[in-house]
Amino acid sequence: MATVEKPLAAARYVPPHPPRGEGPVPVWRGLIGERARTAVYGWSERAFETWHMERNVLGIRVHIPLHPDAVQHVLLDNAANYVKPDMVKKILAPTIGRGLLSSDGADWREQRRIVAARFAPAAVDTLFPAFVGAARGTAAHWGRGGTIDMAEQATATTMRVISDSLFAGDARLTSKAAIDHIAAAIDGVAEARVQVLLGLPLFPMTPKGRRGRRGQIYLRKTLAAVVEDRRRGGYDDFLSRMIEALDAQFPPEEARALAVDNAATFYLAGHETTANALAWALFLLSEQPDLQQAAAAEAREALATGEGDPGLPGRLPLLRRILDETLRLYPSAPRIDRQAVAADRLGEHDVRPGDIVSLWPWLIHRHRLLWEDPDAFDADRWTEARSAGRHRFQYLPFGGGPRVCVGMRMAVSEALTVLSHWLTAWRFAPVPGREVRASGLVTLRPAGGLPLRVTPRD
Ligand code: HEM
Repeated sequence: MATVEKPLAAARYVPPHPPRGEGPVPVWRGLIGERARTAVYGWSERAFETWHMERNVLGIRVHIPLHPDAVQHVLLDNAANYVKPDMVKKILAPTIGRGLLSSDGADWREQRRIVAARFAPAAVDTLFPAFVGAARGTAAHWGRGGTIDMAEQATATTMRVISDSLFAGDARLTSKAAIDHIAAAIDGVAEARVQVLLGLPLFPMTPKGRRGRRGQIYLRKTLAAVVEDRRRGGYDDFLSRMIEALDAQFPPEEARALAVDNAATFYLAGHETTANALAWALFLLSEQPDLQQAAAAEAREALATGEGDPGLPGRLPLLRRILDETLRLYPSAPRIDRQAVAADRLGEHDVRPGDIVSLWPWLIHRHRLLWEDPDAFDADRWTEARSAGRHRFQYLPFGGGPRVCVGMRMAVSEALTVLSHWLTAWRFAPVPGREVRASGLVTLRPAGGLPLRVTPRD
């Protein structure tokens, strides 16, 4: 159902961002300290107003194009020339192997074809009850409210959704152990990244690295067991159908490995990113009570019109603008890397075979020449009138081109459904004196969780 857009006159709010120096940051700063742990830390002012940067990272040439035309060239126009970098594959291999996210060429195409139907609009609509069930299930534990870590709650919710919608509600994927091991595996990436950059073997050296390795092993073992159960029969879920399709398409050994790789890929890519989007949206709303009130009123009306109707997200235009703006300011994936296969040109810049091309939603989404008042939260920049004339590739929370996030529709629908249920019944306020910072290398999370004061709405 089409809903009339009502722009909201809101006070200007600028969420805090990492400090920005004047000049370029030395490359070594990416190997130790906060910048090695947090992708969005340590950028200079210049990075938000130039069109192209180039670095030499330990002998590897890295291009950082910031002009949307160049982004479009890499992700769409000449996408075949830009593959997932060997380095990224090496870092991700122990966790997600060569599944959809980390493969290229014919292997990628075949896997994408196999899963695409599950994420078409009509198929995503069938997941709606899973979104509602998870949103309600999580909130059922909030009692009379209090200070609650909403990053943790968001993760528990999206994990439940992914388990219910793709893995027949397998309880092994939503256990406390699973949550802890995944968090450790993600944290361990920082150490693996430095080792791969230095050409060292992947060997956990610090307690964090060791916890990360244990997390990866737990994850792979659990998913291998989940896959084996499907092979024995008696299931009819996304995973069992994917296993059948892989068996029909790939040699037996490869099909076996790809089944676990993709189970891990969908389990991780399908919940962590959405959980971060939910957490950042709640943070931004907690800081803007009037906007939160307006979103809650919209949600209440939309739910009253048809709570069990998968058309619900379409009746939440304000919340949709809030989500779009959340993903602009806090893109769950702050960087998207590619490696050039053959020589090419990006605008005036030569690209050599093997060069890395790093696309940075974090920088492009806050670029001064692309956005008005880029660091400020402004949901109304997403009204139709103000979106007119905007370049398609200046906003890429879900990537773009043939490798655009396959779960995009699901993520948006899920996030809007969960937020509308929570906002209708609860009010979220900041914990006084607590600063919220972004952290993370692969995905952008609130550092140390997101405790908020949660109280029932009357
Ligand atoms: C707010 C939530 C989400 C965000 C911000 C997000 C972001 C992204 C981005 C930026 C990419 C492109 C990476 C690249 O080009 O290198 C991507 C790819 C992918 N996403 Fe998502 N994602 C989200 C939710 C989901 C969900 C719910 C699923 C599945 C259930 C999913 C599964 C995948 C997969 C499998 C790929 C790889 C696609 C391919 O290479 O063909 N994502 N996602």
